[in-house]
Amino acid sequence: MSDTHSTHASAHGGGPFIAAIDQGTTSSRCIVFDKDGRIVAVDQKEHEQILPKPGWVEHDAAEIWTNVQQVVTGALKKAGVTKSDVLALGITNQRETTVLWEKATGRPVHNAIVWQDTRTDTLCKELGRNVGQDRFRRETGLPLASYFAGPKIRWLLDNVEGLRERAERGEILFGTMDSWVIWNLTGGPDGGRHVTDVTNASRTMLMNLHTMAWDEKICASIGIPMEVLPEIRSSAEVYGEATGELAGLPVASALGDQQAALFGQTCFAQGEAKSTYGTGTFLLMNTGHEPVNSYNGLLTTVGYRIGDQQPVFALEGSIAVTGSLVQWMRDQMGLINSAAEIETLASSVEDNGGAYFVPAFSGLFAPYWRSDARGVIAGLTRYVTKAHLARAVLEATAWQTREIVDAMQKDSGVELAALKVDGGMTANNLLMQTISDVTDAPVVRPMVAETTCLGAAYAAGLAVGFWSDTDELRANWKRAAEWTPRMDADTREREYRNWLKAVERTMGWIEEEN
Ligand SMILES: Nc1ncnc2c1ncn2[C@@H]1O[C@H](COP(=O)(O)OP(=O)(O)O)[C@@H](O)[C@H]1O
Ligand SMILES: O=P(O)(O)OC[C@H](O)CO
Repeated sequence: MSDTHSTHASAHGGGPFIAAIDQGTTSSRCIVFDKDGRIVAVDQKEHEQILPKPGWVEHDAAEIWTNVQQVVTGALKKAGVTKSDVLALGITNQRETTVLWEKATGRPVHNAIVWQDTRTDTLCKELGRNVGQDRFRRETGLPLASYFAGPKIRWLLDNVEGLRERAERGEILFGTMDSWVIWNLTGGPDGGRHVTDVTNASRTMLMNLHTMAWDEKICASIGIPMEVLPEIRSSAEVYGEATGELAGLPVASALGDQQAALFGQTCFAQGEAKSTYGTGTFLLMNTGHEPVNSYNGLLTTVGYRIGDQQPVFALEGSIAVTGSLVQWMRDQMGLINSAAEIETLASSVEDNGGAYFVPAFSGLFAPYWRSDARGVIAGLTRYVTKAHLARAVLEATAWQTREIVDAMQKDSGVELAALKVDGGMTANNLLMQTISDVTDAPVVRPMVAETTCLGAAYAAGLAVGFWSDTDELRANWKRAAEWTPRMDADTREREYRNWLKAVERTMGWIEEEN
């Protein structure tokens, strides 16, 4: 457990407070915020990553629920407050990760299938052949890929004995982690609310972006009985009251973690964008009240919806591997001892020595969506040292960002004025400078780097009237650091061409199974 951010509530002039749960890929955390959006206390707990086969990633949803309860209790304790000092609880979560459970007992019927899991690749190819790629993109805003929840539900229904029949009888519930946590918080088998929010629903491949409702035809073509689906609600409203130790506390927001970061970064105006640099990287741009189609490999997704206001849409560029490449250099290669050391190593040389590293470890996400790609280090000569490779690792994140920014500008027609950043990798100054150099845009980091939890807290606070409107939230955003472009245009474009050549070499490595 980490308590590095823990400070006592009295330092913040007393309550009331808003608490937010971030149920993430590697850990669950709870943060208590004050009215200025400052952190009062944090509690966090990791859960097991279950890796049954290459490409498969699972979580134990029961373990996650236990951890969520512990971190909420832990954060309140560290803040020195009781539930009556907290006005509302917000939820944000790793998206797409899929769990099915028994309505009567609350027992998951299988481990949750995580967003990174590629087991539905073949199923997605089949759906592409039978139903057509375009139909899914047109109705749901998403390309057919193993990343999304719908095909994961289908896999579970096909592979857990008797499950489809039970699901059709209405005995089984589906949820992404927001639904799972809200259902359990609000009573579980004793009247728990089976709901999700529009942002999470927009990652299932089952919600029609134009109606904001489950799409019957799409559900039928993927083979999902609609009985399992939760009710789709807005991102900021009271879904119900918590029970048990937190009895009476309003559960008042849900947003997928990347949408929550967009909200926490106060990207409320059309054209504002943020990029979150964690295990993977997710760049989202607010595109206003109409969904914008992508012709350049981005996702069209829901940004947020506050109560009964009009929804706000976003374009998203998702990159599967960024911080996890740094972890790989540390854990699998042993070339560094800590994630932070990559900056020292990379700074010991002036450039990449001619090496380019494309980390297509689980295929390539945006803008390519190629599950047949695998990782490549190109341009190797005897001259290349581990320091050059460290540089190539950081540049990989920067070039992948550039590809997304280019696609974003083409799709939205908006020139990026600045990129607001957050996430663990933003501690790396060399990386932040390189991102500014290769995108030719200013990169800015706010004082509160925990924008994901902050976004969920903001949405919950709006729902219960703790904050009055988004203008009030905007005033809380304070710049902590800024990087401006220093690279000359010729170098930038030459290096970009080399990167694109390296990307080409990753494609088609895996031959289609079956
Ligand atoms: N100084 C650093 N330089 C580069 N990468 C870093 C640095 N510090 C942390 N990271 C990477 O950032 C990731 C953790 O960021 P975080 O935002 O906590 O991720 P997540 O929320 O996805 O778990 C890890 O993958 C780690 O390798
Ligand atoms: O939990 P994170 O921060 O790795 O985020 C995962 C994303 O929501 C996947 O779409």
